[in-house]
Amino acid sequence: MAAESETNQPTTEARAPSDAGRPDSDREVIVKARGVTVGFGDSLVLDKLDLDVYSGEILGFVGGSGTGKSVLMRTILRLIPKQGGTIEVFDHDLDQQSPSELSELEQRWGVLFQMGALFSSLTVKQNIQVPMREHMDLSQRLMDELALLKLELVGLPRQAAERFPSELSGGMVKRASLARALALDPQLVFLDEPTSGLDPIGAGDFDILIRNLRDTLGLTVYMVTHDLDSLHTVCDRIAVLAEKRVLLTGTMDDMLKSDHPWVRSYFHGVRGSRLAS
Ligand SMILES: Nc1ncnc2c1ncn2[C@@H]1O[C@H](COP(=O)(O)OP(=O)(O)OP(=O)(O)O)[C@@H](O)[C@H]1O
Repeated sequence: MAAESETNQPTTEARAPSDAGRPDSDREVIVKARGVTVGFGDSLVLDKLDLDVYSGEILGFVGGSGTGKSVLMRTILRLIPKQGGTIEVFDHDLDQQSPSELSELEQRWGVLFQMGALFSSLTVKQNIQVPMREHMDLSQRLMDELALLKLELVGLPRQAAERFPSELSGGMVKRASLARALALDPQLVFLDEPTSGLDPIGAGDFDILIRNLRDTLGLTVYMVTHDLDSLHTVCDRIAVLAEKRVLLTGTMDDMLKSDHPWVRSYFHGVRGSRLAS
């Protein structure tokens, strides 16, 4: 396995999105879920869930294990059917789009799945080029140049381009997956537990990378995470999934003030206690 230190990402100070201080009602909503209901067989996982994701923010999505965080993300991505409700992305109701309109919308978002989900038989460069081949008609030379640009963006060296996923460290796999998620210059990225499996230094570096990309590219980031450090250092807002819906949204301060038992035990538990101090 290669070492995480093979990455070469720059670091900058956090910068809040330009409209972070504005009242929520004035902010541009990029993802709008209303009354979303999803279940499997007889059991409902999400019941009339509402959620807004604002332009330019990093939203951290938390909840107990098995509460439906991944199910919601997959439902927004149309990988799981819903039984009720509406989901609008970029002001478009996803249920009302033709296949070609959906394809156009899909090009405006990128996804980093929990385990990276790179194709093991393809090199990193070829993995990054998968969405380009699917949605664009570019010469191989241009795709090669673009792939190297994406690698640079996520702090991977050029040599990583020709490697297979099995030849990368865990942190490099995450970065390569992020490079693929950024292949089509999306405005919105979905990250499913991006720092899981990374050591604290690698996780901290990845958090900084996400924040830098948001700042430089103006991305909107929807991040499912269990990582309290990520929530504390990079997320502008946190949404808590409990009781089959979004129970609470707000800043870390709002979380620390909440009286809800799960929120209290999560943010004031042994791991969270230092956040409150
Ligand atoms: N395709 C599926 N078929 C049946 N049940 C499913 C399916 N996908 C998810 N579930 C169930 O939905 C519930 C929520 O799962 P989900 O993976 O969204 O949880 P999560 O909040 O992301 O958990 P974790 O934090 O552990 O990753 C679980 O009970 C899971 O077993």
